[in-house]
Parts: sequence; structure tokens; C-alpha cells
Amino acid sequence: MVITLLSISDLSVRYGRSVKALHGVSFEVPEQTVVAVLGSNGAGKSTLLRAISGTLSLHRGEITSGTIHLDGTRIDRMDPASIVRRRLGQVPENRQVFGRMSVDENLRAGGLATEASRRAAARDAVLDLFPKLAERLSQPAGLLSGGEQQMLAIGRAMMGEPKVLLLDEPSLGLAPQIIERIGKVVSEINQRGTTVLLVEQNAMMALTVAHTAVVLEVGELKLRGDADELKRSEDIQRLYLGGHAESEEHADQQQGEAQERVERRRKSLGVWTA
Ligand SMILES: Nc1ncnc2c1ncn2[C@@H]1O[C@H](COP(=O)(O)OP(=O)(O)OP(=O)(O)O)[C@@H](O)[C@H]1O
Repeated sequence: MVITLLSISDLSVRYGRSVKALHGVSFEVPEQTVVAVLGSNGAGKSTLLRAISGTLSLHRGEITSGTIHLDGTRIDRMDPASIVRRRLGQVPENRQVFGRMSVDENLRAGGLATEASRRAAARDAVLDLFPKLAERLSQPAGLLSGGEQQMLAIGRAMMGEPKVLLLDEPSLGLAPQIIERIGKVVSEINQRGTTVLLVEQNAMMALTVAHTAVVLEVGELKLRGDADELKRSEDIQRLYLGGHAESEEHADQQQGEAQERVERRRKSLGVWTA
């Protein structure tokens, strides 16, 4: 029997009075799967994750209709801390590790909502997944490379032993080999029992890792289906894989665009979260 761990039903979200960021979005995330959310800039991907994690109000957004259930419990009116306690983990956009704190302190911060008796086991599991972090526990997180910081952000979220892990564009601004490594880590996390909702602009990586995917366009769900089938679909090829996804030229172009978006996001974060 397929158990639905996360269920989004007819979800609409807006920012302020005028920006309708999501409109009537519905889909389900079955237990033990990886579901990818694809979409171009401004499609509503981050908004979707904020709605699920209860953090919309931090961005002056609100759910105007619809429901979200996590493992059978309605969570769309809960505060973020209560949602985390129900074992929903989130790796935020731009990683947001605590740069002045050590790697170990970052991990411990991720385990604060975890039952005290479970914390040591959670930490062992994270260090087993990321041996490189184990070698650098006492170093300030700000000294890690971009890829290592992404691993730390994932490790920090895994300290909560989440049933469902939300990942917001883990590939953003990283080199192709690191993106491949992150894809493998996501698969490994899933094989160890965590259900994953993966928001990505890097459609090739996301569709390689995911079982199923949904595509958002200007706040609406436009496509959904099996990840392998979507990879072959002409619409996806044209819109997200450029029809020549494997070419180096396309990879370079994607990399350049990603870098621009990292910069844009850094600037916009300052405005929106102030
Ligand atoms: N805090 C905010 N205040 C006002 N509008 C916002 C806010 N956050 C997002 N938006 C708007 O909501 C829409 C969806 O944005 P969202 O960030 O969810 O898209 P996205 O798919 O994650 O895109 P990107 O990958 O570029 O971040 C866009 O029109 C965006 O401009």
C-alpha cells in the first residue's frame, strides 16, 4: 500500500495584496520517494516550500486557500517549530549555515528539536553520510567551500531525523562535479528511509534523482509524472534541458545563470527578510 507522507491540496498563496504566487496547487509525496519540483524563476518553488515549512509569514506571505497534511496531520496552520517537531526538515535556499559557528555547532543546532536520547545516533548517521564533515568538526563553517557548506546544511537538517526533507535548490551556484555528488547524497538519504521533496532548476540532476516530478509555471502546476518519462518529454527537453542538456556549452550557460541567481537571491534576501 502506498502511504502519502505529504499532501498538498488546492494550495493558493499570496504576498501582500497583489502578488499571487501559487494558485490551486495539488500533489502528493508518497513515503520513501523523491519528488522533484521544477520550474523557472518566479514559478513559485520557494513559496511552496515556505508554505510547507510554515515560514511564509517571515516573508510576508500567507496561504489564502487549501490544505497541507504531513503524515495525516494538517500542518498549514502550525508554526514552524511545531512542524519541525513533526519531523519535517528543511535545507533553505543559499544553505544559510552559521558561518562563525563550527561545523559541530551547526550540526548540534540542527538537533535541538530532536529527542535528547536520539541526538548522538543522529550525529553518527550524519557523519557517516558526510565523512568530510567529520574531519572538520572544529572549523568555522564559513571556511568551508560552497559544496561543503551545502553538505553541512543537509547534515544539519538530517540531525532532526526528518521523515520528509525539503531541499531548496541544493545545486545553486555549484560546479557540475559537486552537483553530481549532491545528487548521490540525496539518493543515499532517500535509500536510508527519508522522503525528499527536491526543488531544483537543474532539471537534469533533479530528474535523475527523483522518482516523480511536478512542474510549476507562474504559480500553477502544469505537469506531473514519472521522472524518467518527463526527462524524455519534449516540453521538458525544450524548457528545462535546452534540448542539448549534455553539452558542455549548455552546462556552462546554466552555471553562469546559476551564479547570477545566487547574487540576485543574496540581494533580495536582504530586502525580503529584513
Ligand atoms: N517576499 C516576497 N514578497 C513579494 N513577492 C514575493 C516574495 N517572495 C516571492 N515573491 C514573488 O512570488 C513569486 C514566486 O516566487 P518564488 O521565489 O517562490 O519563485 P521560485 O520558483 O522559487 O523562483 P526562483 O528560483 O527565482 O527563486 C514571484 O513572482 C516572486 O517575485
